[in-house]
Amino acid sequence: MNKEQIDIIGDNHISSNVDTPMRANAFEKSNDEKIKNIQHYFGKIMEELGLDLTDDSLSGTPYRVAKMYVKELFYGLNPENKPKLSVFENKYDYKKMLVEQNITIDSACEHHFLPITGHAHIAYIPKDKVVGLSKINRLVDYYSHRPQVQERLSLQILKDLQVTLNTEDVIVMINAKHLCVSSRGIKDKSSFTTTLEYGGCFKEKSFRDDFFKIINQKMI
Ligand SMILES: Nc1nc2c(ncn2[C@@H]2O[C@H](COP(=O)(O)OP(=O)(O)OP(=O)(O)O)[C@@H](O)[C@H]2O)c(=O)[nH]1
Ligand SMILES: [Zn+2]
Repeated sequence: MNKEQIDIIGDNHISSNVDTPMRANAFEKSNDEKIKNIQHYFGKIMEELGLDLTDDSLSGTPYRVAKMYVKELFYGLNPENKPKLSVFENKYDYKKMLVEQNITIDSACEHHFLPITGHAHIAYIPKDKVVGLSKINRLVDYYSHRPQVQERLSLQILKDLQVTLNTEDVIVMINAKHLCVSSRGIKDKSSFTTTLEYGGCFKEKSFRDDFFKIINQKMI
C-alpha cells in the first residue's frame, strides 16, 4: 500500500496533531512479517529476563504475544481495519440529542503498553445524517486498539464522528482506569481519568448539562 492509498483510507483526513504518530513505511510489511519479527524480539526480552524458552509453557509465548499485538490489541493501527460507518439520511428529521453511553474502552497506554479500561459516552445532534448505533461502538473499539493516550483517543473519536456525521455537534466523554497508574509506579487503585471533548452546540453549558444528566441516569 502506498502513502496516498493510506491517506485515502486513513483517519478521514483528521488533522495531523490528532493522528497517531506512525512511521512513513509503517505498512510496508505484512502482518505475518510483523508477527515473525516481534516474536523474535519478544523472545529476546524473555531471555534477557532470564526465562527458559525451552519450557513447554513459555516456548509459545513470543509468538502468542506477537500475534496478540498485531491482530488483537493493536489492530486499530492499520487503517484497513477501520470499520465502515454506515450513515443514513435523517428521514425522520430527528434533531434532538442521541446518546450512546457505557461503550467499553479496552485500550493500552502508549507510555507503558499497559491496559486502559473504562467507558466512553458519546452524544450527537443529527443534521442530515444519522449513523448506525453499533458503528459508534465499533469506531471507539477501532481507535482504542492502538497504543494511546486518553486525550488523543477522545479527540480521534470526536473528529471522526464530526466528519462522518457532517456536524460539529458531537461530545465524547471517557472515564478510564490506567493500569500504569494503578498497578505500578504510584499504584493508586482508586483514581480514574475523565476526558471530555466536544464541538458545536456542546460548547453551550445547557447542552453539556443535558448530556451529563442523561449519562448519570439509572441504567436500564
Ligand atoms: N496525559 C496522559 N498521561 C498518561 C496517559 N497514560 C499514562 N500517562 C502518564 O504518562 C506519564 C509518563 O511519565 P514518565 O515520567 O515518563 O514515566 P514513569 O517514570 O513511568 O512515570 P510514573 O508513572 O510516574 O512512574 C505518567 O505520568 C503516566 O501516568 C494518558 O492517557 N494521558
Ligand atoms: Zn502508562
